Amino acid sequence: MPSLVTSRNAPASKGFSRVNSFKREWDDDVVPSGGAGSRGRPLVQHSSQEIVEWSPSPPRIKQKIATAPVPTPHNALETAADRRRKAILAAMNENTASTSTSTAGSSLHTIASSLGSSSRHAPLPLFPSAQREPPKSSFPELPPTIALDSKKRALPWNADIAQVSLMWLFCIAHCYRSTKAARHDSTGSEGSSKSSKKTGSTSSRPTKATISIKQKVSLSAEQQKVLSLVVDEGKNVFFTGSAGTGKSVLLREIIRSLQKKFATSPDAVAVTASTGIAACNIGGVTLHSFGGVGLALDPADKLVAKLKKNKKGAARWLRTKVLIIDESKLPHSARCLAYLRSIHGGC
Ligand SMILES: Nc1ncnc2c1ncn2[C@@H]1O[C@H](COP(=O)(O)OP(=O)(O)OP(=O)(O)O)[C@@H](O)[C@H]1O
Repeated sequence: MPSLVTSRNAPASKGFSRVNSFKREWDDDVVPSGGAGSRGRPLVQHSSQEIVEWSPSPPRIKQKIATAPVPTPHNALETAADRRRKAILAAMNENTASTSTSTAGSSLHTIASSLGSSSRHAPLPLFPSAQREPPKSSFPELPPTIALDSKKRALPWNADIAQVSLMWLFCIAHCYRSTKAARHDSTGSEGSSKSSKKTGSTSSRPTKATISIKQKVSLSAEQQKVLSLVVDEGKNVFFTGSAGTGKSVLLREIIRSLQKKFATSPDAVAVTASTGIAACNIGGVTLHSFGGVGLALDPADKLVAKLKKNKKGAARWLRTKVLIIDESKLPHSARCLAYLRSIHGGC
């Protein structure tokens, strides 16, 4: 129960000061709401207090928010969904009316009627039957999809056969041109190196490196003596040594010097080895391959008789002035020398 007690007439013994203050008492079931008032109840009148009547506030009534009237000619209870649908249809109607103004009105009216029949309310006509032009709407205009259709990208599956063929021809020509350019680049680099070799330019680094390695070889006195015995004096020489003493280096120098000496007859120097790997190391062939008599296990006279039947092998033996055998074993070398003497004596 609200009651407003002022302190003007209240005695000091009741606990009120002389300041303009007031005491307000509330019941449990009454909700204070400031100046708006509360549900009214009879005010309690105290004998020594001034009673001020408290008028209850009027009951709250739920009021509907006043909305702007929608300019619908036939249905005043149009909802937001209906208005949205109507705006969309109006925009569609505007776009189609630009292309076919004669048939757009009737078709859209049919669409609007069908859409309106599915709504909760009565069917919404797009526009009055007497008015064939669609109403102007504030809905933003849709992009001109029909106009963009003419500017659509021509896809290969939509193009005709001639266009597709031209496109494939262009692709093939492009690939061929790229491959040819890459091949020209690779051969061009080789050609430039070849031309640089011919002109002797400084860009041919491999040639310079090879020459520099060859120029570093300087034979020792022993190597020079063996080289002189073989090349200058034409002696049959058997030289050996431990690993890494320079046998292969000396042999390559002997071959080079002999090839220079017998430059007019390239088959005069036969470079062979007992094994294939050793033959590859000095750029020659195996001794058995050079002999032309198989494994050469028979005596020398039988091998000579066998060689006479092999005219190609016999001619190779007769053209040979110097026979070089690398990695040779002494028994093989001795038998080979005997065989060589037999060949030269028999032929
Ligand atoms: N006269 C030389 N001038 C420069 N380097 C040399 C000379 N003689 C030998 N060498 C170097 O010594 C090393 C061994 O030489 P090489 O391979 O000829 O020895 P080798 O006797 O043939 O060895 P292996 O019996 O194992 O084949 C090589 O690196 C070689 O370049």
